Amino acid sequence: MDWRHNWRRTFQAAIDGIKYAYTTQRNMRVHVYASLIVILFGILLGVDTSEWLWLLLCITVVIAAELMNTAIEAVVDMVMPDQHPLAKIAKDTAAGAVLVTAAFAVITGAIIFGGRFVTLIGTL
Ligand SMILES: Nc1ncnc2c1ncn2[C@@H]1O[C@H](COP(=O)(O)OP(=O)(O)OP(=O)(O)O)[C@@H](O)[C@H]1O
Repeated sequence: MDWRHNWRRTFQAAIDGIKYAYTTQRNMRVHVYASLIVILFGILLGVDTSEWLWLLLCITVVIAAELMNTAIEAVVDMVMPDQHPLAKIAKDTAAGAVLVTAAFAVITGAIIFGGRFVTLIGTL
């Protein structure tokens, strides 16, 4: 098997994982739609280069955390289909990681867009 075939398989597996998370996880879809709205506002309100970097960092971190959360949920469901306190800890902690990244994204968004929204509302 040459390296190109190997690389394509690895890439396809990653795309399959992202598709799985998007189609099965409501929160993943919420993150994707929220990201698209942020990008739209970024374009409309003319954010600068360093602000774009912060927004893209937030989007990446939240979506990556949701993907890891989905992976942890799948592993927990595979090894522990019954109720178990450690299964609860694993799922709740993974969900906590997503919450922390989402809070970071909301605060960053408020810092970047807050002043612009106030100015915009003031001009109406
Ligand atoms: N095997 C288990 N043992 C103990 N508690 C569990 C177990 N599976 C789930 N739970 C508890 O139920 C909650 C919801 O679990 P579920 O599998 O529905 O995942 P979820 O976090 O709701 O993810 P989703 O975004 O897919 O709805 C978990 O956060 C956890 O507190």
